[in-house]
Amino acid sequence: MSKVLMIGAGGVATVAAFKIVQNADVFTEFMIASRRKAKCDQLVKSIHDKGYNYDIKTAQVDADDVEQLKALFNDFKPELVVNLALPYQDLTIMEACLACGCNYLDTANYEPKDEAHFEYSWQWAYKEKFEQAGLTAILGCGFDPGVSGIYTAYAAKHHFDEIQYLDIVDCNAGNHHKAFATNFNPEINIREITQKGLYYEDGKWIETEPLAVHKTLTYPNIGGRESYLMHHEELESLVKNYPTIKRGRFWMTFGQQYLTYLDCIENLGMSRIDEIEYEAPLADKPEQKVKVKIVPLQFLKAVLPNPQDLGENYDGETSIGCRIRGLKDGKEHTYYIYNNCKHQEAYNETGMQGVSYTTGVPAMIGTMMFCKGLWRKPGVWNVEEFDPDPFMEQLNKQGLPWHEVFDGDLEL
Ligand SMILES: NC(=O)c1ccc[n+]([C@@H]2O[C@H](COP(=O)([O-])OP(=O)(O)OC[C@H]3O[C@@H](n4cnc5c(N)ncnc54)[C@H](O)[C@@H]3O)[C@@H](O)[C@H]2O)c1
Ligand SMILES: N[C@@H](CCCCN[C@@H](CCC(=O)O)C(=O)O)C(=O)O
Repeated sequence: MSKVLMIGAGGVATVAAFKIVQNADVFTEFMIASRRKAKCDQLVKSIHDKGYNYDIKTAQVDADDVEQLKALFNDFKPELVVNLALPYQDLTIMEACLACGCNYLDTANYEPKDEAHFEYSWQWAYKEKFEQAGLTAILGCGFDPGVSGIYTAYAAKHHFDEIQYLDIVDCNAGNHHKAFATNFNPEINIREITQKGLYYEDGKWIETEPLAVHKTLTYPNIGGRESYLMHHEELESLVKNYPTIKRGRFWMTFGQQYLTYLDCIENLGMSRIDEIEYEAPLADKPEQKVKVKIVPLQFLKAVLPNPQDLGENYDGETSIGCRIRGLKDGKEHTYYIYNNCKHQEAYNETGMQGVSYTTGVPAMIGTMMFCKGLWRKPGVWNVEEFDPDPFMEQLNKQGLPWHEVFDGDLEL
């Protein structure tokens, strides 16, 4: 049996749904539930319009509400719940999974709505409860986190006795031809990027000012791009699971235009996540004003382009990988493993751009790993704690092929 319930119907969920129906031999029953059922139905229609004749159920659920989730889980009885909603919903969905005997998978770690801060402690705290219930929870199964951890596990298994230096490098060299847009949920993305930087060195976490540390790195088929040191969640689990790591860092590229807009957004107060009072006209009596509370960043999301609509005119590609230095048989070696993904190819296949594609495909592969019984063990786990080999094999088959460079210059 492989009965899967996916929560969310956004960009990442759209790609994962396409990939699930392309692997219909593995997934026997599939339901998509989100805050608005109409959005789920629209997604199913887009899948049927592409010629996939697969029966998909849909439902409405508010994933902030554990009771609503429990009612849905008890009704559909999924074996695995795939959380592709927002990081705010991780804990409510995990709670409902425990209450209803469902396994769990997500792509981003929990974040409280009122604090732009992400860390695994909230979800790791569920380890014992999942163990006792005999249920598996797979955390962070997108690209980064996700494939970045699986690449590291693969390197540790096949190429190193000791990983000492790990740099995760994430480049989006695509152009969507908009003045400013984010590639996934703008609220989550802007919260992430405007945080202080953080990296790990010699057993300590070192904080930097936001985007203050940067250097030019060369990406395959792309060339040199300015890359900024950021905090990214997978570093937290990777340095714990690979204690030989002396230094772990994460780099993401940004163009100057993007940074100029980001600076304006922050200076105008539009990245604020606290509530402000606003006098708004009543919908049916515009001459009358009513005081409402709004969160500026949520308002900004409403006026920015929807990341799901960027695909059509998007050109260029992403390049995400791990640059590793360490020891094998007493000798120092370097290793670079990466994937390049073209936005247009992602769009032609799924209607979504490359950033949604690079996240949705690994989410489906993790779902497949669970359903095939290859990644199952009671508890709460990060992806690098499972066997990377069957996942790596699927990356090559499912549209995200990987490439390796041995003993090259890592530039880091
Ligand atoms: N690991 C990675 O590489 C990576 C990269 C990009 C995005 N992500 C994560 O993927 C997830 C989805 O991103 P996206 O770009 O598709 O976002 P999106 O905003 O396009 O989609 C989110 C979906 O969740 C639904 N949703 C939100 N709140 C809900 C609630 N309370 N109840 C039910 N449904 C709710 C929305 O209606 C929407 O359909 C996010 O958690 C994001 O952080 C991970
Ligand atoms: N995998 C990433 C996806 C975000 C890519 C962000 N880069 C920016 C750069 C935009 C630009 O420089 O024009 C983007 O929005 O693509 C993640 O985990 O967060």
